[in-house]
Amino acid sequence: MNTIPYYGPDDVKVSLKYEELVSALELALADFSKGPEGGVSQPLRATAEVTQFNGFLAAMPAYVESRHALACKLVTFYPNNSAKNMDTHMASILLFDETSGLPIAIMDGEVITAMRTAAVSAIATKYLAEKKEVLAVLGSGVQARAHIEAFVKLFAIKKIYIWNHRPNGAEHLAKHVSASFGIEVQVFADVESCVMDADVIIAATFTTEPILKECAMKPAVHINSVGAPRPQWQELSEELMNHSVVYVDSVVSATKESGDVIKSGAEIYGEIGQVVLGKIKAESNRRTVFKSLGLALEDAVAARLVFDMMEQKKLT
Ligand SMILES: NC(=O)c1ccc[n+]([C@@H]2O[C@H](COP(=O)([O-])OP(=O)(O)OC[C@H]3O[C@@H](n4cnc5c(N)ncnc54)[C@H](O)[C@@H]3O)[C@@H](O)[C@H]2O)c1
Ligand SMILES: O=C(O)[C@@H]1CCCCN1
Repeated sequence: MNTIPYYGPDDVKVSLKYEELVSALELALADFSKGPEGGVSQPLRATAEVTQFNGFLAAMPAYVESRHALACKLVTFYPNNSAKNMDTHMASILLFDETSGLPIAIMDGEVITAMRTAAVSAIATKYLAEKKEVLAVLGSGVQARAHIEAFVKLFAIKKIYIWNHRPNGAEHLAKHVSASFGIEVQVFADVESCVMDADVIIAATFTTEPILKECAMKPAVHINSVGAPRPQWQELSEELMNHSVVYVDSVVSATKESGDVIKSGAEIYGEIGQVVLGKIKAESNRRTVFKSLGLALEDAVAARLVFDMMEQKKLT
């Protein structure tokens, strides 16, 4: 039997650059939103519930023809792990050769999950946010950190405001941001004060009840909500959802998996890929929400980028 290479988190980190990831994902999301002629095959993820331990295992296969990316991510999601000081998401990705189905690499999926989710929020923000100078971040975990890193790299962010349900998490992230980027950072004790002056809001928490509700916000604020990936969970209030223009990564995923969409009954204006294609308008002068569930195609594209970069390295 042939052995296949394993690429760990450090290999992924050195291989992926946000600029390249954003360009590749933007095109892949557009392909996805073209429908069958876009060359993307992606079933809804299948999940095995582990009710006893409040966790689940999801299988996320996808094929993206334009990127020659055929892969399957296996990801576990155990919110209780945070109390044990363990990661709450753990993931591996198996990449295949599209012509024969031969497995060609196995790699860490945690860094890819963090970076591709932040990159997709950045794509939504690029199109849907009127201004991108003041960033409010709700949450201080893996996604919150990845989003700050991506947004600082990709946009001219001037101020970052952070709220977390455990204040020490917010303080810790603020110290990291200020030491790494030298940007003005402020920690807030309540969500309302944190978001009041923001141009862009990131909600990236494990909450099951709405944490961001109708309150004083800039009229054209853009909100990226990446949490609440279950049909019963909510991160945004029903009122907020119903009074915003709602974009999603996938209409199929959002209507099956997102409590924010299902419970509010809010109308979905369209997919971010349709915005990229110019098929629907980017309502950047109104309050917009990008509801992200996370798509297998994003993992496949990122895994292929890592593989190509590692192959290139072997030759130099
Ligand atoms: N859309 C996507 O593509 C995508 C991808 C990965 C993760 N996610 C989701 O994003 C969310 C954050 O993931 P992560 O990897 O950063 O997790 P994490 O465990 O690293 O961080 C979770 C954060 O949520 C906070 N939190 C926990 N319970 C809370 C509560 N009851 N109210 C408010 N905040 C609470 C924690 O303090 C922490 O800041 C999760 O819901 C996860 O499933 C989405
Ligand atoms: O897209 C993802 O990888 C994650 C898996 C866990 C639930 C939220 N979305």
